[in-house]
Amino acid sequence: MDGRPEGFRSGFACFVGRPNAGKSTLTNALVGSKIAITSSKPQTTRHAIRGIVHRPDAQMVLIDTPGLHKPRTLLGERLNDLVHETWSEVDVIGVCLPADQRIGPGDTYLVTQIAELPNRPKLVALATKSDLVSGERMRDHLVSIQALEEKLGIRWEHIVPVSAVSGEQVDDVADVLVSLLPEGPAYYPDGEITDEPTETLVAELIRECALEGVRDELPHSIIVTIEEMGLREGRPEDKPLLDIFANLIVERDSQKGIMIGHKGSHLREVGTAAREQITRLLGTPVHLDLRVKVLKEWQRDPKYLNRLGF
Ligand SMILES: Nc1nc2c(ncn2[C@@H]2O[C@H](COP(=O)(O)OP(=O)(O)OP(=O)(O)O)[C@@H](O)[C@H]2O)c(=O)[nH]1
Repeated sequence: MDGRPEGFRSGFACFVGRPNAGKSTLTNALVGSKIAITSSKPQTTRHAIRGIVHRPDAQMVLIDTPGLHKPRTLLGERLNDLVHETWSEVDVIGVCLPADQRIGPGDTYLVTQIAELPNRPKLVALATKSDLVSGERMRDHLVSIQALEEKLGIRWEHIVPVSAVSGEQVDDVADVLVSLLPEGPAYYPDGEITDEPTETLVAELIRECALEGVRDELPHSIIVTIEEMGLREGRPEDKPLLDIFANLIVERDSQKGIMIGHKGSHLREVGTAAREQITRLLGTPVHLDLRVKVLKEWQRDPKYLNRLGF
């Protein structure tokens, strides 16, 4: 019907792992474009951002899930529900276990949670950041990963060392994941990299920039909303300008102070960095109007969570 070759595979995959395990970087390496947002700060991935791997023999949709944490607030609980939901919907989960870190309680907690899913997807262990360790350390790491099977009552379909930074074995990861997808038609047209609305990507980029260089307690307390976004009218066709009005929402006045910085210095830096990145992502010059707002205790308030889409 659609001319796809015999045995074409299609399906959904996601990566899980502790914060900073390299999930977003690997997604980008596989998809070949900066769609999922990476940051040196943990826990920046809030929305299920998809990248699509197009191959002659398969189409694989990658879903980026937020990190799983001990739920302390309503937002935390909602995020965890979202994670479980996503896990149950994919065909295969790549569990990222960074080779430069020992396997710890955080990793085993995560895998145990997956093991308890009623509809458990196939599992692949990925020993990420292979460029950072010696061969000897990698061997030990692979042995520890193997040992999780018995310890946690799971089964790895494959265990693959990979470096998203050097590119080593990225293709093998794609091969292995694709081999575990069911046969089926392509769900998305060729060339489509993400179906995430542009506004969400823009909000994620701004959020990433806002978190750069601020303190550790802030990540959970910042939300970015896009109030308005559109091409400015009356511009010459070869000189478009995209107007973006966005709010940085924090929980407390003290956090607003941190966000704005001394005489507005931090907010200015955030604005400049975000503008450059959005321009690069969308290929259009951007005018960015950023405001910091305080929404007290929004993390605990269902009304705001609904409004913000959680
Ligand atoms: N050397 C090296 N660094 C890597 C590799 N993959 C990721 N990193 C770095 O590790 C850090 C975290 O990578 P991310 O891809 O953002 O990790 P993540 O798992 O998506 O993190 P969260 O969104 O916090 O859950 C970044 O500074 C990356 O540059 C790799 O293969 N090699």
